[in-house]
Amino acid sequence: MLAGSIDTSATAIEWTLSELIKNPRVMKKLQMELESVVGMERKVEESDLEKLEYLDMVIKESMRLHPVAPLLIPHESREDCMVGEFFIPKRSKVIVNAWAIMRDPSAWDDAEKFWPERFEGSSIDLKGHDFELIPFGSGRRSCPGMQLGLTLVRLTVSQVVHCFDWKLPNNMLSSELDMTEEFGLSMPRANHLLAIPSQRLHCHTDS
Ligand code: HEM
Repeated sequence: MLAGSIDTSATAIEWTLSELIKNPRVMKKLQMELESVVGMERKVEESDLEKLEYLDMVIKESMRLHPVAPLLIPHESREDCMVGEFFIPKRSKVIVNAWAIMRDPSAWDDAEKFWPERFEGSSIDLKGHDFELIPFGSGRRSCPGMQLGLTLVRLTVSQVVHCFDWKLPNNMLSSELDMTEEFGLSMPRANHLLAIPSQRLHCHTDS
């Protein structure tokens, strides 16, 4: 199992919030979706999530650029097989570089850019059917906690940006936010995100 299933969701949440703070246009657009679907008198609830299409695109795009498990989990081939032009003998340890696949310029236009709109009208989902987007792996040994993980990420991100506006400390510009990754079995931010909230919802946020 991947190091701490809650850590994986927390890391995905921190990356998504970092991308939103770094891209104020996307943050504003997501806040507008939340305003129109949920309103400003109550918090986002789990039952709202299926109506939040832009939120879904934002989280897909964040998981594409910042997979929590950049090399998935090592797999072993059960039989001899060919992958493209490569022969993989039986019982090889196979490591899939999902990070590189999800930034591959032959699969993605402007691959390095955080651009959730690339998923508009696209059928690419997170279930591992589309091999260019595999933050939860693919096939029989893909992540069994995907639904729980996705719900945690969707609900937390949407509540945090619906309830609060965010700015960086010391008048730092959003473009200056450091996005350095710590590359290993899991891929958290090298330095935790530090940001200052100000309340925007009309109701009490502790209700
Ligand atoms: C956003 C959150 C999460 C992400 C991005 C994530 C991602 C992944 C990835 C990439 C793998 C490896 C798949 C492969 O090698 O093909 C994996 C495996 C696994 N995950 Fe998750 N995960 C998340 C949350 C969770 C949660 C919440 C749980 C449990 C409640 C969980 C339980 C597991 C287990 C048990 C495996 C090993 C499956 C196996 O080897 O058959 N994950 N996860």
